[in-house]
Amino acid sequence: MQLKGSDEDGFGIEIVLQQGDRKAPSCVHGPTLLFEKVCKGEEKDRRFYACSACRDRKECNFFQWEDDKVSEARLLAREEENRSKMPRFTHQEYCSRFRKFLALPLGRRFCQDCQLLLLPGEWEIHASHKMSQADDITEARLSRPSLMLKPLENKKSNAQYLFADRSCHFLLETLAKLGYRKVLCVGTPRLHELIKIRNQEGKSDPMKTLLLDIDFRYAQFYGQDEFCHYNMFNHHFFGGQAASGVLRAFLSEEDGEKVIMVSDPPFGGLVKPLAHSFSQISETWRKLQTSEGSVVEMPIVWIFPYFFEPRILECFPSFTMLDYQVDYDNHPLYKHGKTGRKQSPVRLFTNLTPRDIVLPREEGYRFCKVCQRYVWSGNKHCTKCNLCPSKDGRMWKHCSECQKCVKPSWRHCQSCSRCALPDHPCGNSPGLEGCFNCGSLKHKRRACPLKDKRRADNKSKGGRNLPKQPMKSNSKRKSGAQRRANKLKKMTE
Ligand SMILES: C[S@@+](CC[C@H](N)C(=O)[O-])C[C@H]1O[C@@H](n2cnc3c(N)ncnc32)[C@H](O)[C@@H]1O
Ligand SMILES: [Zn+2]
Ligand SMILES: [Zn+2]
Ligand SMILES: [Zn+2]
Ligand SMILES: [Zn+2]
Ligand SMILES: [Zn+2]
Ligand SMILES: [Zn+2]
Repeated sequence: MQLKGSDEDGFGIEIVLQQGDRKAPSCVHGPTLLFEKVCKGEEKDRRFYACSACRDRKECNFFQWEDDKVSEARLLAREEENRSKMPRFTHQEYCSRFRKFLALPLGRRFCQDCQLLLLPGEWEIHASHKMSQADDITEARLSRPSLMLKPLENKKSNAQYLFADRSCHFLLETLAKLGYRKVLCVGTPRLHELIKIRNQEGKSDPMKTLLLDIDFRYAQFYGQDEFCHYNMFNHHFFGGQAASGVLRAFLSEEDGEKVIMVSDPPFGGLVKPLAHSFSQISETWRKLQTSEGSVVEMPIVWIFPYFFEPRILECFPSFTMLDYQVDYDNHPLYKHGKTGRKQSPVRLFTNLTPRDIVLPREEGYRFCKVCQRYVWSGNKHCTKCNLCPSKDGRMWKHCSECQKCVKPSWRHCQSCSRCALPDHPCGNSPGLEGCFNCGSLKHKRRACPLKDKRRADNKSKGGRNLPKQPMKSNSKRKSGAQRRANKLKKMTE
């Protein structure tokens, strides 16, 4: 059976989630994903495999048409290439290096260029590199790798935006108050690190934490039961079954300790594959449940920008988006600047009961009795819509013609019969960019009456008219990521 995603980025690339039988080829980031290229008005509807983790082909250029026959020689070459790109040490090796590192009597060095804790025998080869010196590398420093490692923020796919202290503390305290004693940190290294520090302080009940992240630099600091090298877009454990076993052991609640997952994926990421991976984690958790409890879903907090709400809810209908604005230290658009608080577009999506998550009054949140959840103070309850409507943190206003609340900057346009920005391209009906299949402006591709015919035609032609490499699709994939980035910029429109 195939689960088919809707237009993931609206730019003519659809993602096809595969289940079961067919095995996708692998790049260095594990099994690739199957995409479908759809060009406006053209007869191209051919599927291809591309990297699950990297949205930029400069970072991973894996490409293969679904119907390509790949020779044995090419498969071997690919395997060899994947092997050659693996990290220089195994996790086990990193662990034994770390023990040696901690025992060094004098002179601890961290190579900033190679992002590596060095053992004395290696100092010479790194002599010309930029180095942190002994005094800097205290135990306290080593317990905060997220401060030591350079955030991978230039890379679109990694986009390592780290929680500001107050958001990280808020998350941790909220989970602790709700009684969670195990936190599965998926792409949240700073939360993982804060939990460990809190445990060391010994002031409160200890919490267990397991970090799953694609950034293998963290393997230098954490044991094999604390960190797994993991790709959240294809649920791939680089450490194989031993590593997925670590997750299983963590998820079992035999000891009565409640587990919750918190994930903060890169914002350029595709929702469908993420949801698919999170469902697999949740399913693993469910199977490990011993008591026939009433809770059927694993508790999850998914941190993502507010404008992904429809897509996330499409995948997880039981989720609610909370008003809490997540702050980052190194986000290009959101920092605590000198000019005061800018609003962050990033929110919590969760299947926890919204009223249980108490948002801090001192940061400007209040409780709405009607909605039974904490909301941003500027989010005024609308009696006509019967909800607190604001998504972006501004005060929305009710439009009686549209019969719903809209952004404050929007005006009702008579010719479009809807609210829009005052300088909108007037006359275009909402959402009708047209059909990628036949070019008609009357419907979307999904509803195209010619869709199946085109595909059948394509197959019978054996795809002869297709380009060797999806040049357009590549630029479109880029523009998809670009568009998501632009959305972040546009949040104050
Ligand atoms: C937006 S940052 C979130 C960091 C979080 N705010 C924190 O402070 O702990 C995204 C995180 O996901 C990780 N990441 C990026 N791509 C990933 C992938 N394909 N699989 C797993 N982790 C990934 C990054 O290394 C990074 O730690
Ligand atoms: Zn890849
Ligand atoms: Zn170096
Ligand atoms: Zn309300
Ligand atoms: Zn309203
Ligand atoms: Zn209106
Ligand atoms: Zn108009």
